Amino acid sequence: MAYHKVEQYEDKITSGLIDNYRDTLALLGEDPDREGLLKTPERVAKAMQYLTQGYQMDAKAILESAKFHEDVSEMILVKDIELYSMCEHHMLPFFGKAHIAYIPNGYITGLSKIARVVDVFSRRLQVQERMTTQILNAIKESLNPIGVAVVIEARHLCMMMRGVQKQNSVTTTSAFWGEFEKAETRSEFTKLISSKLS
Ligand SMILES: Nc1nc2c(ncn2[C@@H]2O[C@H](COP(=O)(O)OP(=O)(O)OP(=O)(O)O)[C@@H](O)[C@H]2O)c(=O)[nH]1
Ligand SMILES: [Zn+2]
Repeated sequence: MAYHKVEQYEDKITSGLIDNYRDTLALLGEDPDREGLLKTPERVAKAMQYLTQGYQMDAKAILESAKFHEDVSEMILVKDIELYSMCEHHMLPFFGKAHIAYIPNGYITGLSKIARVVDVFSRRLQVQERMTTQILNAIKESLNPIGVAVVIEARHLCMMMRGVQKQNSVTTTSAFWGEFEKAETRSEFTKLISSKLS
């Protein structure tokens, strides 16, 4: 019964989006009834719902779904996690990679869960700085580690295909907590994220 209700709700949202994108096409001077555009409002609605599905996801539940007791005291780093998000100012994509490390305090999580947390916060309308902090906080609160570090490097299409039109700028944001606030630990992390697999 509850499931049925959710389905109906989602359908209402999808059909609202479809109507909106049909209007958008017309306002942009297009003919929403020409053959190539007939299904476009539906495709865009579904794409936007996919790209913002992070609002319905729970980062802590994901991290805790594969939380294991383990006496590891060394840094665990998952780097080069690709991400695609959309800036909340222009709703244009920004994309790049995240590097995430933590030092456990009795508990580790599944490695894929770290990458999934990136999807939880990137599949929303975002600013890169907030996404960086949200990822850090989710790991901190779920695993109670000794330290967490998050670095994100991204290119913003709103700065490339419009506006200031800079094609090569990369924005780096970072958040460090606990042990990573110490220069020595932070520098080990920085060294590891710049090393390449041979
Ligand atoms: N801090 C931050 N700014 C962002 C991010 N994504 C986009 N922006 C910026 O958001 C700002 C919005 O500025 P406005 O002046 O209101 O918008 P605008 O007139 O379209 O600005 P221009 O892009 O400079 O043409 C721009 O400077 C964007 O570069 C992000 O993730 N973090
Ligand atoms: Zn933007």
